[in-house]
Amino acid sequence: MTATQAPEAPVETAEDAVFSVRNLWKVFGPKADRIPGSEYAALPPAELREATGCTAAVRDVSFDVRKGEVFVVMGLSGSGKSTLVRCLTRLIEPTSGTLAIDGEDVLAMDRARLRELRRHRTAMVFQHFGLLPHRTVLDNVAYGLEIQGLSKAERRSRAAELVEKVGLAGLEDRRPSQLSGGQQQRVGLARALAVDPSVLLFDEPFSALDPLIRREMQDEVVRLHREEGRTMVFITHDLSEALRLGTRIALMRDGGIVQLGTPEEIVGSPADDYVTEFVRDVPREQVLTVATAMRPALAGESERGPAVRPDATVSEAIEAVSRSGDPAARVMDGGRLVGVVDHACLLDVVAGTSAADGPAAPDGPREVTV
Ligand SMILES: Nc1ncnc2c1ncn2[C@@H]1O[C@H](COP(=O)(O)OP(=O)(O)OP(=O)(O)O)[C@@H](O)[C@H]1O
Repeated sequence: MTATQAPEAPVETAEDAVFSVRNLWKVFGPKADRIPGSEYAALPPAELREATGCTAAVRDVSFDVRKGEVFVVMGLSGSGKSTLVRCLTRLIEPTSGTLAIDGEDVLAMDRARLRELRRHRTAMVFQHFGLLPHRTVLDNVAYGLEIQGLSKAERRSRAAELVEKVGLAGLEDRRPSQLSGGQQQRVGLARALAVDPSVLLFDEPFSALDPLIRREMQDEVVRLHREEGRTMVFITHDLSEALRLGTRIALMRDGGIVQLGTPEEIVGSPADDYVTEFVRDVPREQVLTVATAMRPALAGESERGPAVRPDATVSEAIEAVSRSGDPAARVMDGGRLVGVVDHACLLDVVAGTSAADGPAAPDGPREVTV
């Protein structure tokens, strides 16, 4: 992603893309629109500010959010996460670039169409839940449906289903002040689901919750995603949250995306020193799969050892090998032997000496197809 890409490059929407973003910039400051494509575009943040008084919060970013994935936007404070996600529904107006939802040009939308985009096609879950204090749990959830013009009976029955779905059955008549932080966040989640959006947008929703509740809410998101396959864009500055939730992770730094890949690609093949440093303390065996760690089976190895799936983590394979007492586990894909992981393969991952450790291959990140 360099500053030399043409800002007006056409959007080629991948077949399964919900959002399609190309060469997107958001520059804050005087005469912001002169920055993209100019000699200033490649300056580091401090120099850009010095020379022009501007901040490039989002810097020439291109990606697709694919249907059904949890697309995590991760980075340290100030890296541009919130600005990027707010640009998706034009809560912040991008400076340049192209942006489409389901193939429709978002930048060409008029006010009515934008309202429709924000109310019906997307829903946002924030850290501060923004619940209506005088309404009950049920009415807070039904509120989104009121805007949609459903009848009262329909609203209440749909809201009751959603309250149950997020684990709040029995608390329908409470007011927000009578709920814990985690419960309030569940109401926020139910309210967002009520409008049945094509994409759920989460802006650091769980960062104010204590670690146990936070974990519970992450499980909730994983469960909802598994059950409904809903497309989600999830902002976090927390690496372990990103690794737990993300189908793919976009790692941001100074407004740009330094790496976009699956958790396994980011941890196993960091794109540069910055990413390497970022993922240094991650327990690799909990992220890397046996498909990455395995070697071809030798004669006689097809008969012995516990069977693991290619998408099992190395940690799971270590447990299987250790329990069975065999020297290796067989990696089985639908009844077919596709490889073997022995002690050396497994230890290499833990020690960080495996082939998966090298930088990303020049032809792009490794796709782990199983
Ligand atoms: N309205 C604004 N005017 C000027 N600069 C802004 C504005 N909003 C954001 N910025 C700057 O843009 C950069 C990216 O900010 P942004 O809030 O998107 O980062 P973030 O990664 O979401 O940070 P955090 O995790 O702290 O919320 C920062 O340098 C910030 O100071």
